[in-house]
Amino acid sequence: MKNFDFCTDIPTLGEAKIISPLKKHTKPGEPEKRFISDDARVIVDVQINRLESDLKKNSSFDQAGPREKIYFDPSKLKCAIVTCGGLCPGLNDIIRSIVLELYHIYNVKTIYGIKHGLQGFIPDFQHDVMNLNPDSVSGIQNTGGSILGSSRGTQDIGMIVDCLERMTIGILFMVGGDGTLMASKRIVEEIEQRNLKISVIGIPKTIDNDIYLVSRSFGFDTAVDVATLAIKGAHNEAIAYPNGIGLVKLMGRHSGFLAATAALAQQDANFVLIPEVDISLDGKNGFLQALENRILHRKHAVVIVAEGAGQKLFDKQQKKFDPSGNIVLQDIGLFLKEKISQWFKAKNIPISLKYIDPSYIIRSLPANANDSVFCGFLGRDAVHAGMAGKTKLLISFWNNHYVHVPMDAASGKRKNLDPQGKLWQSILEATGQDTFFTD
Ligand SMILES: Nc1ncnc2c1ncn2[C@@H]1O[C@H](COP(=O)(O)OP(=O)(O)O)[C@@H](O)[C@H]1O
Ligand SMILES: O=P(O)(O)OC[C@H]1O[C@](O)(COP(=O)(O)O)[C@@H](O)[C@@H]1O
Ligand SMILES: [Mg+2]
Repeated sequence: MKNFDFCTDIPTLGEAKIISPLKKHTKPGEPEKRFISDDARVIVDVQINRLESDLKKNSSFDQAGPREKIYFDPSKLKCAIVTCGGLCPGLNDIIRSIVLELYHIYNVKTIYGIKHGLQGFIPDFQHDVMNLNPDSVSGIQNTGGSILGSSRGTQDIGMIVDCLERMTIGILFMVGGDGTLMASKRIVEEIEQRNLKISVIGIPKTIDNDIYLVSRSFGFDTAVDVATLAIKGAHNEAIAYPNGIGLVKLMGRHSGFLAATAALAQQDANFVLIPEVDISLDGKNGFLQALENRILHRKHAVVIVAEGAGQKLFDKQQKKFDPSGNIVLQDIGLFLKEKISQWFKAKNIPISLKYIDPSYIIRSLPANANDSVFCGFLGRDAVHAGMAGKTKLLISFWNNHYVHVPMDAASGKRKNLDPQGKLWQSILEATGQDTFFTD
């Protein structure tokens, strides 16, 4: 059993003394089932063995949801929302659900939208602030992207907190991925240093689904849905031509969750290449030989490659980083396209290779129905946590429950696909591909 070794306690800004406005939804005399007690916990690891020593190591998260007493006075509270990093289906659903919950349920009428990620806090960029209310978020769930825009690039943390102070913000909702989480943690630390009463609530966003202690991030389900269309197209192209090969590149900088899940959703793939499993191209046990065998045997093949796969295949070069500090990857899709063409040319085997890269289409579309529902839960629970005066936390879906994950526990780590786990083993069974393409 895995030993999750971290503190699951959530800091609070102070004692919650104000009766929640949600109270009016409960009939007098009826039990207060609506509210979540601070004692309600969700066990981190549900897989236990009989050893008592292991049981003792189990930790638990705060259950998310409305508290009977809240910390902030709604009539005086100002909130801000910011979306950072790569686009992801569902960003607008999250914004809308936070705004509607604050406005209608908690009666918070001052909600600002910070434009273009962290840049929006920095005066030099001169991005206007948006006033968010039910009118300005009406219908936004039907469009992709983020109405607030986004950006990459580190900004001065002191200047961000200066801006929060100037705007007298009480709760800041930060929607973003691993990078945003690092930034939020540093913002909270600066807030603590200055002894301010500002809550920072993170909502994990990424189509890569690789945030630590988050079972599923919003947008992932939609990304899998859309990726299946690309795989279907690749398969149709492959079977239409003699020795047809459909090669699909999917996003996934460090984790192959999208590539692997999409391959299982649309079972046309014969090879799935992910960052977590090394590949070798040449030699009798290499990927190219396996692909040749498949073509000779079945006359068509579909290959899915995650963008972070096979990075060791490239000549060592000076590492490059994007403005946020993320490593800029070599293009494995185009590289494979070239290598496959060269291999079959050298063998004098004619092929028809079609390369499909749907990356930016996938992440910029609106959320599907399932993700929209999910975003609604995440947004509402983010508001409940902030209103209760909790801070330095992420709203996460874990063991089928919505929970508060401390930023300290989740930041700086990443969730990876386990090559020994069920997902990857299912890929091996569904595709029949070898575990490792090594000599
Ligand atoms: N260690 C860090 N300290 C401060 N800001 C950071 C840090 N890491 C990332 N950021 C900032 O957080 C924002 C989002 O990060 P990024 O990696 O682009 O996207 P994501 O949050 O989706 O991973 C960017 O503006 C980035 O510069
Ligand atoms: O937006 P860019 O700079 O092209 O970066 C692409 C990367 O962004 C993502 O779409 C999302 O990454 P983040 O969630 O960390 O922002 C990755 O899948 C992909 O590797
Ligand atoms: Mg990231």
